[in-house]
Amino acid sequence: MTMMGGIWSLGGSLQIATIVFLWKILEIYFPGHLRSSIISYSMKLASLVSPYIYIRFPEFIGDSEEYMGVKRSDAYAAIETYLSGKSSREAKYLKAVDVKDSSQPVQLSMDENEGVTDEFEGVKLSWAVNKEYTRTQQSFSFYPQMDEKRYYQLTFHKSHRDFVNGTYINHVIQKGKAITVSNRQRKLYTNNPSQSWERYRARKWSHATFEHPATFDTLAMESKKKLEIVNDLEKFSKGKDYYKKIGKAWKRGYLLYGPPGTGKSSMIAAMANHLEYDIYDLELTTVMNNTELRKLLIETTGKSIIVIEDIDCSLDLTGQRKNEKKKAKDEEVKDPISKMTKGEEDSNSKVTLSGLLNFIDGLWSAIGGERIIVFTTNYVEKLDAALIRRGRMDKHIELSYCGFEAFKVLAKNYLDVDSHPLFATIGHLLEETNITPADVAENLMPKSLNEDAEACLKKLIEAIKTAKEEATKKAEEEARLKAEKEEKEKLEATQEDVKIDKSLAKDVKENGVEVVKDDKTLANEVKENGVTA
Ligand SMILES: Nc1ncnc2c1ncn2[C@@H]1O[C@H](COP(=O)(O)OP(=O)(O)OP(=O)(O)O)[C@@H](O)[C@H]1O
Ligand SMILES: [Mg+2]
Repeated sequence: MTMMGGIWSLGGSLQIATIVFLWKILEIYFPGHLRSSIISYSMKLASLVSPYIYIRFPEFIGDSEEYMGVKRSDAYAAIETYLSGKSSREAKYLKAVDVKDSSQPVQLSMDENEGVTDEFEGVKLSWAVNKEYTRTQQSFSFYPQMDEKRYYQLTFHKSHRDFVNGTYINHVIQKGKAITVSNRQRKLYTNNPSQSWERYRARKWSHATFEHPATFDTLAMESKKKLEIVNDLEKFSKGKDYYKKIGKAWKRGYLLYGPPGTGKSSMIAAMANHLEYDIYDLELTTVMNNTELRKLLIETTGKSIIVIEDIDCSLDLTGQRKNEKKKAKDEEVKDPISKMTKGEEDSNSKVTLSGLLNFIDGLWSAIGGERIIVFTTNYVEKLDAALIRRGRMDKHIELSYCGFEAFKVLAKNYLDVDSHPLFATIGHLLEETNITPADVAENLMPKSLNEDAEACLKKLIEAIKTAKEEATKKAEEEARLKAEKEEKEKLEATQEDVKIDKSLAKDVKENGVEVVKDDKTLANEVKENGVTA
C-alpha cells in the first residue's frame, strides 16, 4: 500500500484508476502477508526511478521483534490528530477515533488505504495510512497468526527533503499535540493482567473516560492546607525549566495518609481535575514482577498521575513484613528442603520494594514528561522508611477527621448553607469527636424531597452524638481491659516474688547458709521497707 501514498502526488485520474484497480486485485487475490511482500518489492523497484521520498511512522515503536517491549508512538498519535480535520473533509473511508460526549463532534481519522494531501508554506505533501502484516512470535503452528501493523506514510518530492526533516514534521507533531491537549478528554487507566499482553495490539493499560467530579472546591479540609497543596501542584506543573535547571526528573511524589473515608481518593480526583492530567490507577497485585512494572511505566504518558492505592495492602513492602520475609528467608537457608517445596510460590514472586523504588526514581522514571506519583495508605507507620523518604514521596499529606472548617465546606456543597444557628453546636461536638468527612457527608445528604437543611443538620448532630457515645464506650472498655491486664501482670509478678522468697527460705533451712539475694528481691525490699535487709 506504499504505492497508494504516491498516488496523491502523482495525480492523473487514469494513473489513479489503474493503481486502485491493481490494489483491489492485490487485496482480493493475495493474503495479507504475501501482499506486504509484493508491496515491499514493488516499492524497491519504484524507488529506483521515483523522485519521491517516503517516510514511515509506525503505530508502535520499540523492539519490533519483542512485542512486550513496544510502546504506542506519540508521533503516530499526533499525526492522526493533525490529519483528523483534513481526513474528515477529504477522505472517503473514515473511522471514528474517539467518540466524545454528545456536545462535541466525533473525532475522525482516515481508514486504512486512504490518503490526503497537505500544504505547508507552499509545499505539497501527501499522507496515507497503511498496514503491513508480520508473523507473531508465538509457538509453532501450521496456521501462524498474522499481526497487523499500521503506519502513516508521508510522501514528498526529494527537493523538499531538508524542509520536511527540519520544519514540516516538527510542525505536524507540535500541532497534533496542541490539538490533542485542547480537545482531549481525560482518561482513567488501569493495568491489564500481564497474561493478556502477549498479543501485539493488546494494551498494557485499559482506559475509560475520567469523569470524577471532585475538585478542590468540593474537598472538605482546612483552607490553609488546601491552598498549600494547590500551590504545590501548580508550581510543579509549571516547573519544566526549573526541574531541568536543578537536574531532577520532572516528577513529584505525594503520600496521602489517614483513616478510611477522609478523602484520599477524592483528593487524587481533585488533583487530576485541577491539573487536567490523566490517572493511571496501578493495581500492583496483578503485576507479576519488577520487569512488568517497568514495562507498565514505559507505557504511561506525560501529564499523568500514577496512583497506587493502599500501598500497605498491595504488597509485602512494609518494613515489618520485610523483616518477617527476611526471617523466613534465613530459615530457608537453614532448611533448603523447605525452600524447594516453596519453589512454585517463589517463581510467582511479585514486585519487590527495590523494584518499586526503581519505578519511582530509577532511570526509567524520567521518560515521557511530567508525572505525579501518589500513594495512599491508612497506616503510614507501617510503611518502609525508604519508600516514603523525601525525594520519593516529596509531600506527605495527612487527611484526617472532620473539623469545623471541613464541615462548613460540606454544608455548603451538600445543603447550600453558609451559616446556621446549629453550626455552633456542631462545631463544639466536632472538637470532641472523631468522625470522618465521609460520615458527615452521608448525614448531610437529604434522603427525601421534604428533608430540608435544618433536618439534615439535626440528623448530623445526632450522628455525631452517637459517634461520641460509641467512642466513649470504646475508650472505657479499652481502659477497663488495660487495667485488667495491668492487674493480672502485677499479680503474676507478686506470685513470682513469693515463689522466690519461699525457695530462699528453703535454701537457708536446708543448707544453713543464706544465699545471696537476687537484684529483684533486694529492689523489692528497698521499695517496701526503705532499707536493705
Ligand atoms: N475530605 C473530603 N471532602 C469531601 N468529601 C469527602 C471527603 N472525605 C470523604 N468524602 C466523601 O466520602 C466518600 C469517600 O471518600 P474517599 O473515597 O475519598 O475516602 P478515602 O480516604 O479514599 O477512603 P479509603 O481509605 O477507604 O480509600 C467520597 O465519595 C466523598 O463523597
Ligand atoms: Mg480511597
